[in-house]
Amino acid sequence: MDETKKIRIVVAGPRGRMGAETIRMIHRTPEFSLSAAVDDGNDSANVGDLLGISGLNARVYSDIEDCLSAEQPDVLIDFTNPEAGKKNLQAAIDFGVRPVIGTSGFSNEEVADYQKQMGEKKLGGIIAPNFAIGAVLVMKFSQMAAKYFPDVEIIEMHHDGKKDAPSGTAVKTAELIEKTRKPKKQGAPDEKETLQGARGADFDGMRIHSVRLPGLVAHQEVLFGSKGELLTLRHDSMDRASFMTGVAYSVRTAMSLETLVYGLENILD
Ligand SMILES: NC(=O)c1ccc[n+]([C@@H]2O[C@H](COP(=O)([O-])OP(=O)(O)OC[C@H]3O[C@@H](n4cnc5c(N)ncnc54)[C@H](O)[C@@H]3O)[C@@H](O)[C@H]2O)c1
Ligand SMILES: O=C(O)C1=N[C@H](C(=O)O)CCC1
Repeated sequence: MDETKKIRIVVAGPRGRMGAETIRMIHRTPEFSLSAAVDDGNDSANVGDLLGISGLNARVYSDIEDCLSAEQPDVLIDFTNPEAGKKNLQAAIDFGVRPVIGTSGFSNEEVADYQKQMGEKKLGGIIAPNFAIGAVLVMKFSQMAAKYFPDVEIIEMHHDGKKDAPSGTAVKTAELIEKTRKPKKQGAPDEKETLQGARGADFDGMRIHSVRLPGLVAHQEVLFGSKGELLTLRHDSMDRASFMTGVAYSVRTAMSLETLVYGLENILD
């Protein structure tokens, strides 16, 4: 493909589980080109050498502003941590680069602030707590089910390297459920925890439980209980490849957006 027509992408967090998977996806996608990567070290290294990908030549920068000003990419993909992700997203806005953010841990207030800034600049981008299509469908089905089943508990299960809890996916699922569920404080009115945390986190009266275990990747169950019946919606990401369709779709879509979208469900047909 003509190099000048490719979408030029910078990836922040190249040595991480998601960053490395994303770079491999970019490398095998003809319409994408990796301009550079931003790491918290390894300045001036070659990304291909860092990840053991032969034929991949792109520079590593340790400073996001240096990177965006020198490379002027179309898109910044971020899979780092909340602190670095916020810094990188702000730099992308300042340099007019479309952000595609997978990093979890952004508050609704922060998202609203970025949406305001990007709306003013007519800059497109996406923040998605989960790029797996199946996970997004579980969120949408949960929103539908909550209209009829106001008693809900969410169990999210992730690998034990995950730093944030609850997961961004669980929070987004609860936010979507909140739109259709009649407000309700669940469980017995006089229930008591004899071990703190036993009932999980409280989100608008529904409970979120976080499991962290080696062997897991990313999994979520949404349980709806009613008289004599239980509805369970479950999604499993067994491999980080599960996120790549959504990441690639977000990159392509960001090119024609003029605002920041929060959640993949808002751009899926
Ligand atoms: N949206 C999704 O579908 C999705 C899927 C998986 C993970 N995530 C989220 O993505 C984030 C990363 O997950 P992971 O499993 O890849 O984590 P990870 O710990 O494997 O990788 C994070 C990487 O970021 C790097 N880093 C830290 N500070 C940096 C900085 N200032 N600049 C550049 N790089 C920096 C670290 O060195 C590390 O290599 C987490 O917030 C996670 O919740 C989202
Ligand atoms: O591995 C992680 O970390 C994941 N985090 C996302 C979240 O916080 O929802 C979802 C996918 C995997």
